[in-house]
Amino acid sequence: MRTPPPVVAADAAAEAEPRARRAKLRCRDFHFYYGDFHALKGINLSFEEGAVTALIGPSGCGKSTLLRSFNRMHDLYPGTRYEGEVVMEPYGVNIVDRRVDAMAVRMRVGMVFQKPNPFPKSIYENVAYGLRLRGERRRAVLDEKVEAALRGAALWDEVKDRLREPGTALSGGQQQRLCIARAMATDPEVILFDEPTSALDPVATAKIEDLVQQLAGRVTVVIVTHNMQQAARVSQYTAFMYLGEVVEFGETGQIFTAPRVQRTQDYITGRFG
Ligand SMILES: Nc1ncnc2c1ncn2[C@@H]1O[C@H](COP(=O)(O)OP(=O)(O)OP(=O)(O)O)[C@@H](O)[C@H]1O
Repeated sequence: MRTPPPVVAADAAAEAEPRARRAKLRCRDFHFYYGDFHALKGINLSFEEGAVTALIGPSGCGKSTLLRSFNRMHDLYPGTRYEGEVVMEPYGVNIVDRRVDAMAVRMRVGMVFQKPNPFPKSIYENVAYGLRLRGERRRAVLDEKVEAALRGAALWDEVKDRLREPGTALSGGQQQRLCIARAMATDPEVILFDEPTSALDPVATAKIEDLVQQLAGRVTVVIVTHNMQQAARVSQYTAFMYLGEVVEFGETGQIFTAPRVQRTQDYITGRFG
């Protein structure tokens, strides 16, 4: 058990402990509906800034639905409805309020999908894409940012001499790292990973897991995974979901070694799922 923090004025606490836990996203009584289907039921959960949080749980429990709410992806499908709040700090803005521009949310919240999905463009243009969307035209700036993003995704050395080749010519693992570079090029504050390694072999998976860990501190990461070992390896916090609710949330070590709720215990020990 963590010792409770001393009672001090908020400013003094922030000064004394600059890396103190700060929430980047806070779900407050958050609900989501696909038409009449109530997929998320009163989620209350905070995601710590700069940390990696894993969402685990059996198929159909709502992990992807929650993740996709954070970049307003459901807006693209008719009949979907958000209720309650997902507040992004430090702005204090409820990003699931339809009056908030979804494109502005997506500029701050990047996403990497299960299957690598490079655009049918060159390696360079895949990474430059978001920068160009933002109106960046200066060649030197684009070159610099593309290189930095590819270096950050541990891909630069493998592609620096073939930047004009199509992104789709890369191996599956390289394509996924390209998608990470593309997501990171615009300096998002949050990055969402939806089962990013389920289509990859073990070597490519290890590289992606390394990258996810390296991103911690620079961005806030939320990762959906079916692989409990993966959640244990890469995340600091884990939320266990079941039937559209968060059953248990805590530090990853605690969730996997000393879960407080029987259903979490049953899931992580493989009794169902
Ligand atoms: N487009 C949709 N329309 C209607 N219901 C949907 C839609 N997408 C998902 N659902 C339902 O919402 C619930 C949550 O699905 P979701 O994909 O979020 O679960 P999940 O935990 O990510 O599952 P998995 O691990 O299999 O990806 C499920 O019951 C699913 O059938």
